[in-house]
Amino acid sequence: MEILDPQLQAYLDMHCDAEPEALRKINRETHLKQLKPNMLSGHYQGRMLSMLSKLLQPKLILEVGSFTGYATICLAEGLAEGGKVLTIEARAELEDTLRNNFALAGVQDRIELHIGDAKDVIFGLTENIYDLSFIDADKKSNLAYFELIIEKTRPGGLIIIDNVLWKGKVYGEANDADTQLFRKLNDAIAVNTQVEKIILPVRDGVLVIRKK
Ligand SMILES: C[S@@+](CC[C@H](N)C(=O)[O-])C[C@H]1O[C@@H](n2cnc3c(N)ncnc32)[C@H](O)[C@@H]1O
Repeated sequence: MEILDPQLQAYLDMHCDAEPEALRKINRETHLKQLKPNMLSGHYQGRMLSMLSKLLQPKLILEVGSFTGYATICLAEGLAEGGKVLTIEARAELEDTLRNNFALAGVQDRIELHIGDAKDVIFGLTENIYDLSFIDADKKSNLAYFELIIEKTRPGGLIIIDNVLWKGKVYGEANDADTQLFRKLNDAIAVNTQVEKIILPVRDGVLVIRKK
């Protein structure tokens, strides 16, 4: 999942803020109990999400793909007074874990969990002018999620999309279907004049998009 040299990553991990205690527990429990635990954002990417959220001080955050709530909690750290995170997860069996994890981090009152398919949920949301969104669910739908969400993002708001370097395959020789999808996404965003954009080589590649 990580494209950076492990020694560099270890150095970066040691020189950012420590992982908060509740997130450390969630990280460990996720690795003990869940299949594909590496789907969670983790320490370094989590601190980056927290930092971006704190810089923006959003009132309304949307997350597509909650998993065990790690990134949800990181994003909630930067919420403005009275703000909240709407997070969407397709797998109903994760609901108890998510609610327990939000309570463990003390953010349960600032998070609204929606269980269901993200596209259906997004269409049904009544509060829908987002300051910050994090797209991190079924990768084939990234462009569709971006197109849905950009319409509901305020000028100056951010959309962050995870895994866009796809283990480095997007700039290599690989030509499988998933790699092609990520190339199509990155190419479409690169020429989109509605937004400013930058890919950060954090973990598996994070695309930060700002609506003009
Ligand atoms: C990579 S994980 C999310 C990790 C989390 N954002 C974090 O950083 O800690 C992706 C999650 O998206 C969920 N998911 C996949 N397809 C979805 C869909 N169509 N609607 C909602 N959630 C979906 C998966 O069940 C999985 O839990």
